[in-house]
Amino acid sequence: MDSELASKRRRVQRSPSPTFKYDDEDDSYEPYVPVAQRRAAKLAKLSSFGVNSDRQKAKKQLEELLELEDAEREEEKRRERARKERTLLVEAQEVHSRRAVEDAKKTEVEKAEEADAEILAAIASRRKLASDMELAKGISYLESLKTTWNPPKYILDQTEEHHRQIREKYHIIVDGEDIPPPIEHFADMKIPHELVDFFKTKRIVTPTPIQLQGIPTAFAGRDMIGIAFTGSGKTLAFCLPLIMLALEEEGKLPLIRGEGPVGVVLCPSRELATQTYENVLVWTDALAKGGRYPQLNTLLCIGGISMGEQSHVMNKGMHIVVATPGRLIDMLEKGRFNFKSCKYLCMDEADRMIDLGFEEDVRNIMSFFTRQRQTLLFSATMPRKIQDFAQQSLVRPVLVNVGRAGAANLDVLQVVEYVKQEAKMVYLLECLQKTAPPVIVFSENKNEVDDIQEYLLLKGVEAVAIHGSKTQEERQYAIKSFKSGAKDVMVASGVASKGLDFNDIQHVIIFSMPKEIEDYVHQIGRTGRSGKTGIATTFVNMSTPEQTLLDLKYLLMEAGQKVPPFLQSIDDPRAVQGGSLKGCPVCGGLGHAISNCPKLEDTQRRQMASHRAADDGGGY
Ligand SMILES: Nc1ncnc2c1ncn2[C@@H]1O[C@H](COP(=O)(O)OP(=O)(O)OP(=O)(O)O)[C@@H](O)[C@H]1O
Repeated sequence: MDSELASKRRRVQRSPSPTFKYDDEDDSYEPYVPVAQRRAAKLAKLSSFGVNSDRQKAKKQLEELLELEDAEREEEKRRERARKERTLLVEAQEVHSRRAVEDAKKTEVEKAEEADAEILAAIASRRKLASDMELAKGISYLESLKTTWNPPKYILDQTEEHHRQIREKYHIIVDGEDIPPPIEHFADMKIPHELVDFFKTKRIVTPTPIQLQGIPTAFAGRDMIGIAFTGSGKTLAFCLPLIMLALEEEGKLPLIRGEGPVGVVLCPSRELATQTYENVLVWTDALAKGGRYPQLNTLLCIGGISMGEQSHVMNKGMHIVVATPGRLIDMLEKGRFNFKSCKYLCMDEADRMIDLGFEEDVRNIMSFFTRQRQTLLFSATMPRKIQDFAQQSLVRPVLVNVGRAGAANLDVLQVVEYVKQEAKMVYLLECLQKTAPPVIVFSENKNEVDDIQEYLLLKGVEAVAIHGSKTQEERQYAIKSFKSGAKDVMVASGVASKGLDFNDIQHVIIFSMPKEIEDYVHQIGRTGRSGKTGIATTFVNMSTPEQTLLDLKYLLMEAGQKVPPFLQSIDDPRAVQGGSLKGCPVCGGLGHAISNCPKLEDTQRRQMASHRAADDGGGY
């Protein structure tokens, strides 16, 4: 027991005496007597018992002393803690009130812009568009693919200023390093005359702006993003370079069974893939007809058709594949063909391919490439978010942009009418009188598409219908009979609109306005193609979201179209606050900021739906 006491004493003596700082801000301060001082007092008291005092008494006194010291130390610690906590609390309150003052200084617009930037940063963190193998191995190419093509010498000799003037003349905006020169005539592009002559028979005489800059860019082997109005000839701009590449490969060493393809074109819907395939067939046939060039083989690879019917193509060397993602992945996984000699990947309606559910499919497809490829992305709409994302995924990309991405085709006369829900069907009949056929009627809802067709048939109008729940035969029948002119009206769900090129559509009637303005741009774009003019009539009413109406209002203003009074009266909250009216980087809509973007909201829902439809061959 004695030795225990001794050690306790040693402990007590070794303890440093607490230093005390007076805190004059602390109202709860109580005068404090330092431990050393108290201990001295205690010891003085203890010593008054005398040396002969009872040992037990002394021991008790000493224990009391030690207890007292312990309690004092605890109290000191508590005070220290309280002091620190108070300081943190005060600091937090100060920061908070500083922020409140700063926030109060910010306008609503600045706050909204900050919120938008945060959302944009969050979605910008998506994975690069490259195959998993490339990502895993950290493979990234620094140089574009080399090709043997060169512009004619007289064009090479022209100054950069001259090229700039040509671009300016055609409203072409470019971005990138060492951009190939624009070429204003097909004859100067070093295309076989068989093709140039054939184009003439189809009234394709001079290249459109996207073609005159896009074709030389693709011929030079450059990755590119091509953005141009609906109906401006993008299909030719990305198919012609692939045809020339295939021709060159075939010329070097003819492909035999099991070899190829040299390049692939990906489309988001079966109908668009079929249309592109038919174009490629016509152009490659025209090329071979002259007898100077070999016949190139093209495969259509989409869901809903029997691939067996094309065994004659697959039994030969295959040059070009036009595909929807689901069926293409299926064929590659089954080893029906491979991408060992594939050098060219083009995505049509690329923003849809990347944005709305096919992103993983695209990565999967890329993983089948075993060598560097040339990658091209084309669309009429390409919001900044997709452009940025695509640009970081391509090799020294060239951006070729004709007009604002997402702007409406100026050859379409846009009419917007306020029509009550219950009056729409009757008014539709009236609208059909405005022009001669063919007319396309769009609705966002499959049931409504069926209802409209039924109503029109009842009224004696020759109408066909197309939407995602129709069988492949029904879809093909609808397109064929409408294209051939056997049917006057095609009623379609919105998704059927992308990229389809029907002859001379006179009038597009949008029965229900799509929430996303990009869809509207694609839908009205079925008319006013290849330099012809057309009309688009759109029904809106109370059920159309105000934000969609604002997007529409700005789009009409941008295109110099008449803005009806009910649209004019809608105020933009951003304009009222004096904020910037930049387009939404997610959907390109001009009437809202990213935080109110309807597309952002819908993306997840659509992605899930498209995953469910993945084995549907990538159709809509
Ligand atoms: N240089 C040209 N001169 C005249 N017509 C052309 C030219 N190039 C293509 N065309 C025609 O223009 C029409 C529209 O072309 P295409 O379908 O390629 O447009 P697009 O830009 O892909 O449209 P969308 O964005 O709607 O898919 C086609 O019928 C095509 O034959």
